[in-house]
Amino acid sequence: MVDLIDGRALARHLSDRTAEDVARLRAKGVAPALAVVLVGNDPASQVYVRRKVAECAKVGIRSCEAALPRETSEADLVALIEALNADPSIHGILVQLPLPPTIDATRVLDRIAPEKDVDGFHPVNVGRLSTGTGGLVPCTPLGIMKLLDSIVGDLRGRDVVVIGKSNIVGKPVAMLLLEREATVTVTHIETQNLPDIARRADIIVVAAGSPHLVRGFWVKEGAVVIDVGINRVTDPDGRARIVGDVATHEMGHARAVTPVPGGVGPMTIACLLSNTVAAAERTTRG
Ligand SMILES: Nc1nc(=O)c2c([nH]1)NC[C@@H]1CN(c3ccc(C(=O)N[C@@H](CCC(=O)O)C(=O)O)cc3)C=[N+]21
Ligand SMILES: [Mg+2]
Repeated sequence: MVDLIDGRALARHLSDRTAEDVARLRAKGVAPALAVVLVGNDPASQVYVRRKVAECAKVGIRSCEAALPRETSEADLVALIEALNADPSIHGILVQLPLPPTIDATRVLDRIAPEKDVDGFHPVNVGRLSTGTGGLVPCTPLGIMKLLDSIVGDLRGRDVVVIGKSNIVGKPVAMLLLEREATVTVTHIETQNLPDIARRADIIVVAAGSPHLVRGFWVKEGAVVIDVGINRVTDPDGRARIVGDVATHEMGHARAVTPVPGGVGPMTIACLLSNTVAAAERTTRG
């Protein structure tokens, strides 16, 4: 039978270790702190930001939330980021995405000090990831690797198919998998014969944003399926719920599948906390 991976339990385990790291830093006089910047009032973003702030509190990370109106200018947002960059009591900066269309997200993210970029989106960190030379690693890909560590272990020579080529998930997770000497195929919207490609995989990582895209017949017997999708759907009875990118009920022949919710999502937040501590630790080493 397929193993449904408990991402919440693994995230709790990781956060317990983060809480210990926080306590150790605090004893040395460093109180790890994360600044979360939210522009506008997108309800989903508000929920995520609230969850991030709440999880910070649980492990003893100080967080400050800046909620800015949707009309905020790019210049004002950049000015806030520069102030947070210059504030030695702040170790991590996260600008919640998506930003309003009037603001150029790339230009904004490029202004975050790389050593405070706990999302790992700054070009310096992207470059470090692509050369395997350290830096802060994006939270969702990092969480996926920790899930794979617990399910699979050694990834050398494993055939991994990554579905989706986003800068937030697909590309960075492909880089991390390559560092571990997996054989990586990245597919995208123009990929031909995707079911045939997916069927070769020992591990499928899907971040496509398409409800139930990955069907049972796409998945080899005994494969591991990591579902990164967060899709809001409405049932015939009018009830809203979230589903992933995997037809989980068709995965009886897989070895393991991550559920949505309760899989990758909680790991993403746990990795945000551990990245914040890593950023704070770096300041103690000069
Ligand atoms: N600068 C930035 N960094 C991000 O990392 C970032 C972002 N912007 N914008 C939005 C996406 C999305 N994201 C999620 C984080 C946690 C869950 C999560 O905790 N999900 C839970 C609950 C899902 C639910 O009920 O909505 C679960 O899967 O179990 C989901 C999605 C981070 N993102
Ligand atoms: Mg999830």
